[in-house]
Amino acid sequence: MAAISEEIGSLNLISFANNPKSSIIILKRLVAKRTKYDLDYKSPNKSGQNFKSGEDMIELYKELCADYPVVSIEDPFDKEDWEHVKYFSGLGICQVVGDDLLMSNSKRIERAIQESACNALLLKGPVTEAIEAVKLAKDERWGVVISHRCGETEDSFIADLSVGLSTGQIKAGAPCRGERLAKYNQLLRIEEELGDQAVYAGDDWRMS
Ligand SMILES: C=C(OP(=O)(O)O)C(=O)O
Repeated sequence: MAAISEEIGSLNLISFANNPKSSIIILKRLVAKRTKYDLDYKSPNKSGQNFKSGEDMIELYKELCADYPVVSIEDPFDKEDWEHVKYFSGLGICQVVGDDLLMSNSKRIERAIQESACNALLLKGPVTEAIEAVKLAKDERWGVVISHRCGETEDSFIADLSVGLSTGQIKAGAPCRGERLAKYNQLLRIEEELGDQAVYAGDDWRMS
């Protein structure tokens, strides 16, 4: 990502928001009942040397955030690994988004609030529950990222919902397929309709 940003001359303009789930497999309670994270799971000849502990993952995320403009990480740990997500979130290095951790579920959100386990909600699920979840998150001054789902269609409703609920952040994937572009195009249409009332969040992207 950094190489591409540099190539198009926009390294200083782009920040990264990562979802490590696609590159890490979580091996639950494999060794001494501790969760392990396999960074090598795509390799056919893996030796097991790249099984990382939660502490190793914290160091890795710290390095990545120091070396690259990473501003947000989603589910940096297994959804039941509260210990490490709490510790990492407490470092205040970047936005820590809860997806599997929270499941847009009010009980899990309340636990995460009490334990300061993350500072942003990935919003999915039925609209009524989503509205409740956004209220809970915003009361805590958390960021809110509205998200697409697996098997998305060209329905662009989440673009309208993100503006309506003022989530400030949307995750609709890289703009490479119709069902993804549909959301970004709808945001552009909304901006056009709002005219002067549309505000570019800029550096306030988390809290706008
Ligand atoms: C596609 C996603 O979610 P889900 O698998 O819950 O639909 C996602 O979080 O990017």
